[in-house]
Amino acid sequence: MTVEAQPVAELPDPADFGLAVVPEDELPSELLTLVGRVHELADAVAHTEADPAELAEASAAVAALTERLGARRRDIGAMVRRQRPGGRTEYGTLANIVSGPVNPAAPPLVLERTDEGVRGEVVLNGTYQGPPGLVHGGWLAALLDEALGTAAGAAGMPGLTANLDVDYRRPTPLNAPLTVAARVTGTERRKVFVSAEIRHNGEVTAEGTAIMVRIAPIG
Ligand SMILES: CCCCC/C=C\C/C=C\C/C=C\C/C=C\CCCC(=O)SCCNC(=O)CCNC(=O)[C@H](O)C(C)(C)COP(=O)(O)OP(=O)(O)OC[C@H]1O[C@@H](n2cnc3c(N)ncnc32)[C@H](O)[C@@H]1OP(=O)(O)O
Repeated sequence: MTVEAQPVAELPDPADFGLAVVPEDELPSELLTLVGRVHELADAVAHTEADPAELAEASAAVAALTERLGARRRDIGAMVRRQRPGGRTEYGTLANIVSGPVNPAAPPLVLERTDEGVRGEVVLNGTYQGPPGLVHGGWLAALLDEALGTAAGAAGMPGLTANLDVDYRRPTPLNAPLTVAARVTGTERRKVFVSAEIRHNGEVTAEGTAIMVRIAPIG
């Protein structure tokens, strides 16, 4: 296996993969506010003890909004382009379930580059529950997968997860700050080896490794 220092590389342009690209600063602030409110709505719905009449009223209001907003839909697969300090450009999937800024189901996890790889902080509300009061293990795997993929992408080697191994070390609490960090540990042909962990109060609650397989632009 070739182990390289974190390569400093420009990201490939998603347009070369045939994907639509939306500049982050062109996302209406009203959309981002709505996304946050719907995120909170899901948690409120998941835990409400409102009476049936109130629930029926809320249900009708939500159905009307769904019809209204669904009338003009963006194509699936759009990417968001972010300009970072120092002139660096980064891309992410706009409606990514873990980190997409317009996906109300996303926590969202915001990952920043570090000297080592990528790192982010996140709080998972009650909608991410698995065992009582704890984060669902599948969601921990999703957080790790996202960080692992982003670390490979940030190193200029975006790809798809071919293999993901997760170890759950301690229960991960809901509604508590978690840190997620990932880095590239090696490369071999198209394979990018990555490792990541989730911490609460400095203690690792889940960790994982993955093999990302680099993908080639179209044409
Ligand atoms: C998509 C990016 C678009 C471009 C955008 C540009 C910039 C964006 C920048 C950043 C983006 C950043 C972040 C993205 C963040 C998170 C993403 C989350 C990750 C996911 O959520 S992703 C969804 C789940 N994921 C899949 O949906 C994959 C389904 N799958 C396949 O699509 C194929 O399976 C594929 C492509 C993986 C390989 O297929 P293939 O035909 O291209 O290549 P092949 O089979 O020849 O394998 C080549 C070498 O990998 C080894 N290998 C293969 N499979 C292995 C396994 N399971 N275990 C161990 N090694 C394995 C072989 O042994 C060989 O190794 P060797 O070189 O030693 O022979």
